[in-house]
Amino acid sequence: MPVPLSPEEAQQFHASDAAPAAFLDLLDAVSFRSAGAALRLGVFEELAGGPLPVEQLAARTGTDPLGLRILLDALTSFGYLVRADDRYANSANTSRWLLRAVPDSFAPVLAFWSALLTGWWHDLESSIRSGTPTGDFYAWLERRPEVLADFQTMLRRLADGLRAEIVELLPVPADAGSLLDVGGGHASYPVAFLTAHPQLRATVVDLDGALAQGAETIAAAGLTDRCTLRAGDLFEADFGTGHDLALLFNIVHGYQAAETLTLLRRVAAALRPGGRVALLEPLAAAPEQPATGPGEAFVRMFSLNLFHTQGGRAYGHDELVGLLHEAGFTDVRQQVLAGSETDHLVTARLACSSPS
Ligand SMILES: C[S@@+](CC[C@H](N)C(=O)[O-])C[C@H]1O[C@@H](n2cnc3c(N)ncnc32)[C@H](O)[C@@H]1O
Repeated sequence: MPVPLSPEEAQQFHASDAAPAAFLDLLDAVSFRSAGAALRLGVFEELAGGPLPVEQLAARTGTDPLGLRILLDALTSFGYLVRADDRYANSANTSRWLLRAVPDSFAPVLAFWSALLTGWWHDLESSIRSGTPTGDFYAWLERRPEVLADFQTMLRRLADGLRAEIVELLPVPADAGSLLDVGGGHASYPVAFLTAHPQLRATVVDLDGALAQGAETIAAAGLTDRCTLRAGDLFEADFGTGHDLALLFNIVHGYQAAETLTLLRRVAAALRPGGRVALLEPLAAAPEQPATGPGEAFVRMFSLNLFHTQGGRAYGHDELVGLLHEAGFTDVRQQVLAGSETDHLVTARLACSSPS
């Protein structure tokens, strides 16, 4: 948690530059790292039932009592815990956001980013020097089932929160019969579209592991007979043809422009003339409601992470429009979603005759 500052301290660090603000970064980095350790050790979950003395908590979490006490004292100073009479308890903010059973728990998000920043960002300089990512993000995830589960939970929750608005914003003509979801793994979006439009069928393309979760989502919604799951690489898999609408949600930011153009052309080839593509992306620059404050900082951090771990980045609006035009799309529109500070929906129509 950000280290709490008195008005005098804020004046020193931020307003007058009398003290190095980087010292606060150092403390916040340790706070973030300590919270990730507490999550993985089960500290917050064990304290969900009420305050505990350190010896009891150490026995329950299988940790060294002295090491745990030092960690708990650090977490107390950062605001994750409170301490009274030698017992430690979750702070109100920790109880509200970091317990796994809370419906909109932040725990999967914190756990995912903690694993990524502590496990991979150690060599950030290498990708900045070389211009290439220092690993394969999805292979890295596959080797870490717990991190992969947190990643998928985070994505599915985001999708569950945005899908009603997106279905509302993307009208589907009454005669439209086919939806393509490119990299739609968890299948939350196709389920929303198929539920809203009973005439529609869907094809979801993704890697095998991601589709396992999608198959469960689709079966739970009773939509198995209207949805085809196609396992394969997005640059090689058969997308089919004649689709009315293609979703490309949170995909192109994993790639640089040349690969994005290839993907957009593959999508164009899979659509009927006049069909539409919809992209969901955090944009680095956008004419309508650009992100500010923490939203802006998140997009910049996200873009850096994409470059380092996938070789991608957050696109600017104009660049994306240029790539869509190059791939044969017209009538590009962009809007930020009411349900998100940073996610933009960008839609475009396939020109009836594509460029050669
Ligand atoms: C960031 S997630 C987005 C998921 C979903 N579209 C959404 O917006 O919530 C990217 C998805 O693309 C899939 N993916 C990434 N690279 C892929 C590749 N080369 N071939 C197939 N699927 C890929 C991942 O498995 C993952 O499900």
